[in-house]
Amino acid sequence: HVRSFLEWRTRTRGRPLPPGPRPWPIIGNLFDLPRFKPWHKCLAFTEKYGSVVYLQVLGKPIIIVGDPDVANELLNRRSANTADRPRNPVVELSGQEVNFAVLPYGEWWRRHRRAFWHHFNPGVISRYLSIQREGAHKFLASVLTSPYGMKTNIYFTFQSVILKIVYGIDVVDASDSRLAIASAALECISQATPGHFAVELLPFLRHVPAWFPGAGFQKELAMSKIANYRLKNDLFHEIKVAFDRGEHRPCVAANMLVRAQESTLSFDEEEVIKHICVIAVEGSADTTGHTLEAFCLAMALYPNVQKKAQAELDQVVGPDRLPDHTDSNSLVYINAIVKEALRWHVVLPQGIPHRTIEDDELNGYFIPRGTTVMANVWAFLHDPQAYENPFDFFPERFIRDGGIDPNVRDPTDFMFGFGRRICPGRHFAIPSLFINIASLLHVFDISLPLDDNGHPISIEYQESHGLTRSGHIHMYCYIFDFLTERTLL
Ligand code: HEM
Repeated sequence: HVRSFLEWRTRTRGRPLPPGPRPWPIIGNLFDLPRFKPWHKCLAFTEKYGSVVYLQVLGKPIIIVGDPDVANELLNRRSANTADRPRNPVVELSGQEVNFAVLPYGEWWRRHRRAFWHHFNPGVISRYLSIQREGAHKFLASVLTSPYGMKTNIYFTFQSVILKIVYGIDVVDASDSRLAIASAALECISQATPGHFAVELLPFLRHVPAWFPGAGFQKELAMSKIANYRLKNDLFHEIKVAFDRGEHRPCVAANMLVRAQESTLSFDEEEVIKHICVIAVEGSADTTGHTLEAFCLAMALYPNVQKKAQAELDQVVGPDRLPDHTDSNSLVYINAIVKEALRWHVVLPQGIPHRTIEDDELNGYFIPRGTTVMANVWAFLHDPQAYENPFDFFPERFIRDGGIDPNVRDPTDFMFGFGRRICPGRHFAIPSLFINIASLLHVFDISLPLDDNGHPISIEYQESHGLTRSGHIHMYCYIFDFLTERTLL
């Protein structure tokens, strides 16, 4: 004890830890962070203690960053020291090591990141725009034939587009077994999100057999492992067999195989290729899907926004064709809607946690190595100082003199994360949202559902219904019952 006290004194050099709620012995602040919408509680902590709040859970340090400038300093400028991820036994137990978003900072992560960036940097995204556009057209057709299955339509669209880009797979309809493989893995991600299992706090629980009372989580994690394994191997196997037959499907996996063949394909190289494909599927479908769901809800709640967007589409695109990515510069209001949808419903309200590598100092406070860093992105994007009436859906806030106003806080500067770990799929996500939003509004009206007497049923936006672990929307299907075909001019 004396030794660790002296070591601590040497490391801190008298600098205090940041302020925060008083911890309990042993468990620390375990019960200070609720499972349901923790970002609200984090905002309350920021208001009470300041822009950096310190907590510890079972001896593990955590800081909550409640100010965009501090997030910028710590997570962008000092990214070399904050690009690690917290360790978590659930990652291995649920087979999520296939997803490089959870890998620790280091050479293995860097190899994945480099390979991924090669296929998703802004210079190459134009290759995928025609697939995104075709996907949007199929989306419209699916909405027309089954407006009652809107949620299914949305996820079918995003998943089939990414499966085409990554594996060259043409998904014909929702019964395609390859789609089921991707969906199962995505479902498991939301079920097995780290942060909700007792085994994370009490690692010995991993040795308790699944049949033991209270150890049902073992089964849940094992199912996730199988789903991730199938996504990683089954879809890759299909493309690899085709590739070995000399059939070259233009897709990310085949391009990577061609590049790897210039040398011979080692086990590690094959693993990286498989993982890049997995993360593209896992990282893209739900994030963009949830944003599109939120957008649809906003259109039902804010009919004037919808009308204004449609007027812009009528003027720029006209009645004889569908919108294209090349219309983007002229569709300022649609671009503002994309930004507002991302801001209004923040898909990852606290991003993905980072972790510090070395001891550091921030605003005079000591930040120990191994500290988990969580930025309250939701609070940055609902700050009334930056956005008047932040809970309203109001795309006009981003527009000035007929263009996007550079002086308004841009949600995309925060909601894709920070520094070396910033979302490398962001250049793909924005055009994907743009084309689907513009196409849907050009062709359909979205309105509130009607009751049996034909009166609109009033619905309120609630950012989460307490049913998912990461704050996503999983409701609203019923509001989509009332998509109607739009009569173009
Ligand atoms: C609206 C859409 C999206 C949102 C809001 C989003 C958000 C995020 C966030 C917050 C992170 C964590 C960044 C950090 O640690 O600071 C992340 C990581 C990541 N995202 Fe996205 N993302 C979106 C779409 C996509 C798409 C379309 C792809 C793939 C095509 C993708 C691939 C990834 C990958 C590979 C990582 C891991 C990066 C790393 O750990 O190095 N994302 N995303």
